[in-house]
Amino acid sequence: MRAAERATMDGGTSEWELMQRAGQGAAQWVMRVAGGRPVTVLCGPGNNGGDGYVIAEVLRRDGHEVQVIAPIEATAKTARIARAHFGGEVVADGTPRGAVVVDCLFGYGLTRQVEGSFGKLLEKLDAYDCYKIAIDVPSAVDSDTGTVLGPLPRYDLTLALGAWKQGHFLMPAMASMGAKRLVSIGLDIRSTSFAVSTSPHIAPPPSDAHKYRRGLLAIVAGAMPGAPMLAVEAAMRAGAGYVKLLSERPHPEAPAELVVEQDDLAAALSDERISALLVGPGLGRDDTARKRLARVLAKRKPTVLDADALHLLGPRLLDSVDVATLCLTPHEGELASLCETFDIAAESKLERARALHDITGMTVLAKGPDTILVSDATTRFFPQGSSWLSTAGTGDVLAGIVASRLAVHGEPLRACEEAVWLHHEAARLASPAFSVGDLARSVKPAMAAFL
Ligand SMILES: NC(=O)C1=CN([C@@H]2O[C@H](COP(=O)(O)OP(=O)(O)OC[C@H]3O[C@@H](n4cnc5c(N)ncnc54)[C@H](O)[C@@H]3O)[C@@H](O)[C@H]2O)[C@@H](O)CC1
Ligand SMILES: Nc1ncnc2c1ncn2[C@@H]1O[C@H](COP(=O)(O)OP(=O)(O)O)[C@@H](O)[C@H]1O
Ligand SMILES: [K+]
Repeated sequence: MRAAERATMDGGTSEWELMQRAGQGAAQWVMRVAGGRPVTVLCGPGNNGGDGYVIAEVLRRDGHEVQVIAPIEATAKTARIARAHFGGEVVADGTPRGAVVVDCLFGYGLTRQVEGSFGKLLEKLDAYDCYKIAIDVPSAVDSDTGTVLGPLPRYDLTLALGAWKQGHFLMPAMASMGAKRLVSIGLDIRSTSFAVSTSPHIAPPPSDAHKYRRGLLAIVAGAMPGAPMLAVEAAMRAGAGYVKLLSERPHPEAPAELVVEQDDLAAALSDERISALLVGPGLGRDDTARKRLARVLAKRKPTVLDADALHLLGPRLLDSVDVATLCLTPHEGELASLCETFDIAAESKLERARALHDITGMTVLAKGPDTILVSDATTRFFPQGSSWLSTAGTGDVLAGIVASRLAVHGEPLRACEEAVWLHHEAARLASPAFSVGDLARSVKPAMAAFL
């Protein structure tokens, strides 16, 4: 964002021009929400406050009743211009009274804990029953990390200015933002190394497809039968032409359409038609499990590593492996354990996921309410999924979907991205209060949304 702003200003557009575009764009949203009701705008000393004065002036000229509260005067140069253009009254110490309150205290310039008069104002806002709009980011949020640095009201709407910031997609900040919308201010933001994932297009099988050409996925089972079976149920509905369970014991609970191969693993893996593998759900963590994992990695096929496989993985196991074909799907606990294994000191989820990718070369899909996907090409963030996903086994379903997509086309980044969207859509279709079995079955109707 900062680089894009600088480039735009170097190209001859002034900061004041950008601020007017931002303020006017945001004011359109505020007016629609307010529908003629009174509005309070909270203005800080920097350019986020400057946006607030522009918004307030647009509203005032449109005949709205506007109250501006600014604990201290504008100090940033462009914010002072905006302040001078505002024709209404500004009070330093007020209580919000509008039906809509617009928070422009701080944006991406927040550098420390919000305290004193600013902190008190945010506490008042938190306690006040009104429609709350955050401009750019909620004011007590670090826009790079999503860390909370002060009183954090729950907003109904957050209007990102010019470009998304990382904090829009990171917990805990993201949970406070309500609906998120982007206000365009004419910046060229195409060349950034991170992007918000957009809904994928999934191609149906080509007319000359057959089951192997569509992709043969082998799911390697271990000590516990339940988890791989959930992955199977999801994988069978996510595109692969053939799903096999490689197990060393019978599975009477398996659905009729599933092929269970009970040969020893080396023999089962010798099938050259296998196009992708999934290992980890229900694998166990003992010596036998480690040997099974090593055999899978020795295949050098596109592979999803989840659950127990993430605890067994270590630098030695990766020695003669083509890491570019591997996807890891850790939740926060598994990510922490991987960081210990690979000696990564980073603290935040984003830094950990990036470091894990940088050190190992594998594609990392760090799950959770704020899912982050890191690969060579890019870091991707996702719109928030249903909180009903917080139930046991949903990770196995996700792993099954990633693996199924990987069996279809063999591209780790694309498989992970498609899988997150399918998982979220399946949860939406199954909501609320679904069981994990419902979720796996909903993968089938979810596919329809992306064809
Ligand atoms: N630069 C540009 O081209 C544009 C910037 N825009 C706006 O400008 C914002 C960034 O503006 P700034 O960089 O001026 O920064 P902010 O307005 O976010 O805040 C920085 C100001 O707040 C003070 N401050 C920081 N943390 C504080 C704390 N905890 N307690 C008290 N004071 C604190 C700083 O000393 C500084 O005066 C964006 O978020 C966006 O809203 C938009 O107008 C679009 C164009
Ligand atoms: N609060 C939440 N909001 C959105 N998605 C969530 C939430 N909690 C969990 N999820 C998703 O649910 C899945 C949980 O996976 P995981 O933790 O591996 O569970 P399990 O090991 O029981 O299968 C992940 O895809 C994660 O992104
Ligand atoms: K703000």
